[in-house]
Amino acid sequence: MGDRMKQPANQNASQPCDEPDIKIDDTKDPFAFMGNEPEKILIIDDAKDNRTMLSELLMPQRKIILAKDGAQGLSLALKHIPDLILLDVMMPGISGHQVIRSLKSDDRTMHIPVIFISAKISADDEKYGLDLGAVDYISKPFHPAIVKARVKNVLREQRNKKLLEQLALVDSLTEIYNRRFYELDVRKLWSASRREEMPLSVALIDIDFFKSYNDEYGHLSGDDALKIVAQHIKQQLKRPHDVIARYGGEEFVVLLPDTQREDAQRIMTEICLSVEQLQLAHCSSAVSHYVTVSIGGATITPKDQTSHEGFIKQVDQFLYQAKAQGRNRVCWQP
Ligand SMILES: Nc1nc2c(ncn2[C@@H]2O[C@H](COP(=O)(O)OP(=O)(O)OP(=O)(O)O)[C@@H](O)[C@H]2O)c(=O)[nH]1
Repeated sequence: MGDRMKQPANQNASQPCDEPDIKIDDTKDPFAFMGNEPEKILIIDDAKDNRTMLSELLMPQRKIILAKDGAQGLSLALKHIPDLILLDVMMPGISGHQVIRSLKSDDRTMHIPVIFISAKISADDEKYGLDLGAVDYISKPFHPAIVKARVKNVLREQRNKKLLEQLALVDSLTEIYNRRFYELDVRKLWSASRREEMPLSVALIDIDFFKSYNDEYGHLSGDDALKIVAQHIKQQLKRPHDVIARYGGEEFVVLLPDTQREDAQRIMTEICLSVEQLQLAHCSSAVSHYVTVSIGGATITPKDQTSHEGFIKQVDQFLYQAKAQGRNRVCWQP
């Protein structure tokens, strides 16, 4: 609270520093990271006419996948992980009821909403379908406008749900992933690296003398600096599975799966240099005229007896060393 109340440096003649030379580009869509892929709908129906009619009805701006029976439907559901499945009940071989049971018992497909489209239209049939986990039930012969409206409703709900899930994993200030995402991702990467016997490199990055930065330029300028540094580091990470997350206040964590020690150390050294080259004025830093970072890191190929919690503590010790040795540098596990 106290920090936030301070005047920006340029409004206080007694301050020795200039206004921080930071500009945030507010014209960019802050949630562009969420992507804008066309929605995918899987239609499982043994009647070709139904498949054709439904796909023509739902096609514009969506990706439609067609399956002519339950077995094909299940394999296409796994392959494409659609946003919605339209499912016929009475089909030769695997029935619609069996299909939905399989979908709901598999971790990879249980979240996909299913709408039954069926000629079995009694209240008992409908209740049974909904009890099996369907989100809606449309009777055949169907009315095109009703199908369109119900599909639209389910897709909207699905999109809102996804959006909320993603927002819960993103840090609102810096717009990179948050600590919660890190906790989930590191578990996954740790198991995958152990299984595949591949190296996992982890780095902790801390902004130097950030308390002085806040004191000098004000807390809001501090927020801007945090965002710029976070986004800058994110842009330096080139591979799709590399991740940066906000680990705590002015501290970030970087996960580099399948990355050897030498490569990780080189990447993080480049990042350290490039943050200083951003030339964000930091006149009260004892190591540079600009904002700098200290980085600690280590690489491991996890074994059964090691834990990611223990490993991150080691990484923290290398960050501590980087601070103790003068800041604005990388200390990597030898
Ligand atoms: N503006 C801003 N400041 C933050 C935020 N989160 C943490 N901080 C500040 O970051 C500062 C961290 O201070 P210290 O832990 O003393 O570290 P430091 O001043 O960077 O010193 P060294 O790490 O030793 O170089 C504190 O003053 C926090 O208030 C944030 O979201 N916004």
